[in-house]
Amino acid sequence: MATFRHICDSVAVITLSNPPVNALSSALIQALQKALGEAIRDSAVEAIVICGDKGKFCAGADIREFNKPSQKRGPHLLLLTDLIESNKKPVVAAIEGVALGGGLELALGCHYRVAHVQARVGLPEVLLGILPAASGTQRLPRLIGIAAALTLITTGKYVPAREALKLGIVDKVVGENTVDEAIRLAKKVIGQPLGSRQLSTLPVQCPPNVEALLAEAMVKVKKQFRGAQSPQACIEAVRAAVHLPYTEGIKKEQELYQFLNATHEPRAQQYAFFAEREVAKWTLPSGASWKTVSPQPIHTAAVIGLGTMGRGIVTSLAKAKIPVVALEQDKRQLDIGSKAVMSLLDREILKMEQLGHTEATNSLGPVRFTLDYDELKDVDIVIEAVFENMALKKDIFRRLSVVCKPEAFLCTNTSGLNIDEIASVTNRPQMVIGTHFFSPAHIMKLLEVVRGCYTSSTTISTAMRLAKMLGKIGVLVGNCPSFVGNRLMRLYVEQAVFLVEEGSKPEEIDLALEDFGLAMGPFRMMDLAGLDIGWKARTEIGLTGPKLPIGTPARQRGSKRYSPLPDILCEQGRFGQKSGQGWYKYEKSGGRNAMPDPWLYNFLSEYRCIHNLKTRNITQEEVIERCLYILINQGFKVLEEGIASDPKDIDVIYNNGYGWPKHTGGPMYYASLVGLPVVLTKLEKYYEDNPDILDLKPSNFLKKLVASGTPPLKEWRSHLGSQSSKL
Ligand SMILES: CC/C=C\C=C\CC(=O)SCCNC(=O)CCNC(=O)[C@H](O)C(C)(C)COP(=O)(O)OP(=O)(O)OC[C@H]1O[C@@H](n2cnc3c(N)ncnc32)[C@H](O)[C@@H]1OP(=O)(O)O
Repeated sequence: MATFRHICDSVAVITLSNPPVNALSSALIQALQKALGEAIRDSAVEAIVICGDKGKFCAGADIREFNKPSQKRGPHLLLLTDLIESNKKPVVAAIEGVALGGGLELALGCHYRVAHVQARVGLPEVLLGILPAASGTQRLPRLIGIAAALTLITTGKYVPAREALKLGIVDKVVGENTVDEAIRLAKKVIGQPLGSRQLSTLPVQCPPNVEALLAEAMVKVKKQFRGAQSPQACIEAVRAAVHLPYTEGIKKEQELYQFLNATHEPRAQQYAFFAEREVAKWTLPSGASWKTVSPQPIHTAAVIGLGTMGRGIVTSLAKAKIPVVALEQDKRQLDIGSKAVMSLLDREILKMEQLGHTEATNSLGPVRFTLDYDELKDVDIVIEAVFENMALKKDIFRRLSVVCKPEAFLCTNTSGLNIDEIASVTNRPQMVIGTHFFSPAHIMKLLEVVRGCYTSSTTISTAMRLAKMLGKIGVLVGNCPSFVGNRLMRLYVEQAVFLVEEGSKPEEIDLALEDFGLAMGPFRMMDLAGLDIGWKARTEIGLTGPKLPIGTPARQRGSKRYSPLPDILCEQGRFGQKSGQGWYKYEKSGGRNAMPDPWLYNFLSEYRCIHNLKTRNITQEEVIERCLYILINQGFKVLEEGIASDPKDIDVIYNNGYGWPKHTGGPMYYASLVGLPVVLTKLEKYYEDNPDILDLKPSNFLKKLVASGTPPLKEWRSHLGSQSSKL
């Protein structure tokens, strides 16, 4: 666990060992305490080096132990950091891989820190709904100042070694032999005074405007992490470092930690953390799984279409060092697309250089631009990313069947088209799979991997592996219109529009949902994405426009309520940000500043008059419940139909693709927090009030769970019974 061995010249090396990331389990902390005690007592030892086994210093507390009663967690790391710091023998941390959370706090207790150039350090506790409670909020500001400490602690950002050196977090960065260098340093400083290296004894260097700095940070986190308490608690803890002596600051740190721990946030965030890792462990009803099916190697790739999505996908592949052939249909599109890709790649190089990479240009895979399909003949995988038109996609896949080598996998980047229909035109339907990227594709972490009825398990395994290679979270889902993410999103957005018909203003709805924590309310989101996209899709399927049968009631399609509001806005040329007006008005076409539009108020009054709609006061509570519960209800339907195999999958999709606040765990976790009986009762009520909104009708699976006594979320899956899984 934590082994201690003598090295020549009286330096003891203590190695943390708890695979895979040397997390500080209670057993490891106990072993570390024992090893430290031995080294301190041993008169032959004059200095100590702490390092991590297998090239990883320490990823912090063992998150799996967070739910254990605290008395079983063993001696607190905080005491150990004090023990190390007050020790007369110098202690050096040799940081390889990562020093995160408690791992960095341990290193801050040491007198010196040597880091490998590829190491990263950080205090990501805020992302787990807690704060660094083993003195991190008190020692780090003393080491690097208030401003830098606030940024690190409130964002949870991982800092690469060179940046850590500039900030003063580490004393030295080395290209190799980190432990040897730490030993050298330890020997050198034997006998030297350690006062200035004991961070807890140092004063906090405060700029004169420190209160303004703290206030500014508070405004920022309240906006960025709406509804979350841990970022605010982090700032309060740093404020304590400013105003209180170290020991008092520590008391405040503990108090705030206890406060956070009593909220639901840590459990929700930790659930989200593990869910992101669990989704990689896919299993099919056939028994094939991530463990049993090997992916095929991907050495080269091609992307078809260099629109916004295609450019992001090419950049993403290049960042993963996969050589890419990028194909467009004509010279003009190729020129525009290739310039845009080159500029994205330049930005990536700049970012890497700013992080201290000396050979940033060489760390991207090469990109070749072409008009010639023949250049695709040797690639291992093709990702088609043209616009959402089934006929066009089928044409391309027919062509790929002929051109590509038989072993090549064929992916379609679609946000909802039928994968089976596309696969059926190819000579290898078993090697066709949906890869739904999110925009911007080189930044967004989520990849919905859509399995069609023909898709083989090797194709799934390869696509999931590709997600990992791209640094993305791949979530395997079944094939149905709009898959999981957009299927749920459509109902949420539709509900928001119905609420506007009933009397809400777009900005009121946006505010309610943004206060809940969503990154962007539905109307701002529609304006950003472009209202014309949905309009075009609805026109194509005859929900509006010339294909709509004459005599169709304006606000009804079949037996369902329909709102023509977004269609009318588009007919008026209001497409959102791109046209300078949509649900909001903007300073100019392409402007980003959403301002409430008096024109819209007049228009809505007339609209309500024409359609005989009585307006009423709608509470924030109703906005949140109707918009979110209809989405959650659809989540239960998706589970019932076997389109997603586990509530975790839906939560990961929403947390990483749709700006859902992670501190609530995701929509399905949130439903479990609210309580399924509450969600069910509310849905029943709203459905009774709005019988023409059929999707408010509670799903059978939700009813079944409530009837079975509301089991915890991790057991929902076992209540699905003989679902006809699409996975
Ligand atoms: C003891 C009390 C005293 C002090 C308390 C301090 C508070 C904390 O320290 S909170 C923890 C802070 N640390 C983190 O948040 C780190 C989280 N981990 C990561 O960011 C990454 O996992 C990584 C360390 C950078 C490694 O990334 P990668 O190489 O991409 O691998 P992963 O798939 O993410 O992880 C591999 C494997 O390790 C498990 N794991 C990672 N970190 C922890 C952890 N801190 N505790 C327990 N387990 C951890 C992760 O779940 C994966 O497990 P699998 O079973 O293989 O899925």
